[in-house]
Amino acid sequence: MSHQSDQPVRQPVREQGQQRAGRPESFGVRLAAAMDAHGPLCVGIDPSAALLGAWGLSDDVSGLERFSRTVVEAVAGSCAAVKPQAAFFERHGSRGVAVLEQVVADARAAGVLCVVDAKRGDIGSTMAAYADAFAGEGSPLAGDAVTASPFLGFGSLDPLLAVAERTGRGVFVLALTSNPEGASVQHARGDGGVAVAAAVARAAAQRNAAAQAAGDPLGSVGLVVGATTGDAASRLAVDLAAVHGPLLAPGIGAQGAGPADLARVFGSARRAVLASSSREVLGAGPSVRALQEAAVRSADACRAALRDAE
Ligand SMILES: O=C(O)c1cc(=O)[nH]c(=O)n1[C@@H]1O[C@H](COP(=O)(O)O)[C@@H](O)[C@H]1O
Repeated sequence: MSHQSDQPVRQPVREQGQQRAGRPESFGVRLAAAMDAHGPLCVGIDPSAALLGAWGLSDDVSGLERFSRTVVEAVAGSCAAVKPQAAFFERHGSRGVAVLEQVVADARAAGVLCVVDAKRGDIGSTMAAYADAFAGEGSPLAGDAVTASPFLGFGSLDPLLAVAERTGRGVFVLALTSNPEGASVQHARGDGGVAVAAAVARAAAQRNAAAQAAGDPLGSVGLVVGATTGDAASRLAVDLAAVHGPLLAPGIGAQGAGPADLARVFGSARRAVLASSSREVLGAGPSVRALQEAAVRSADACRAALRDAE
């Protein structure tokens, strides 16, 4: 594999960022290192009924477990992160959630970062409970990062952001989602004509200011910006480069976007992009080898598209 030689040059992580006293190494610092080592790809773990069937597995907890553990085994070492989508585990009830916990543990053991795609968002006191579940130290559902929805107000996420900072975890906040329906909310303009997505980006940038001042390569408060969103960020003045956090870009493959779209969507912020693909990579299974090759192909293509644009 030719990952390292093609990477944009970054300074070694230790020279860039200083670990804050008494704090674990931050998610942003760990993700930057993982992307340097393996390229900018996150493989989604979306064990839908359709994919379980395509792999010849039953649509039950044993099929779910076989599927998920196979993906982690196949792609750890070939991509920067995995992203289990909680809904596909929750649809199997408490035993499905136990499989999600196992995926989090497997990813940790395999040394691949795990973004739990839970998209939680609620009033502050309830958010504190979500924070315990998805970012609390020792919680079995806490991976390295979690996705969250800011549409109850960005400030409603504060309990989650506080716990995540304390435990060295990351939070990816929805900003410009990959689905066409998202525009009706995210493109709307509020006070002073500022688009909702632009306000979300500003709030994330504020939360990353200390990490930026400390010289960290990335802060730990990221955004979700779909690879399908075309020129929306520039049209809406969503300042992605100012966020100084990782930019999770779903929509590669099954939703119609390709690596070539990344440079157009992200412009000068492209070095912060963590491209995400689920069905396109997972469709290569159940062969471990074919899955690994698909992940490497996708990581190489995303890296080349982001690098060639520089
Ligand atoms: O947060 C996400 O990951 C996410 C945000 C978004 O805007 N769009 C989006 O598709 N996703 C998730 O990314 C995955 C996309 O799957 P594929 O279309 O199969 O690659 C699904 O798990 C979605 O829930």
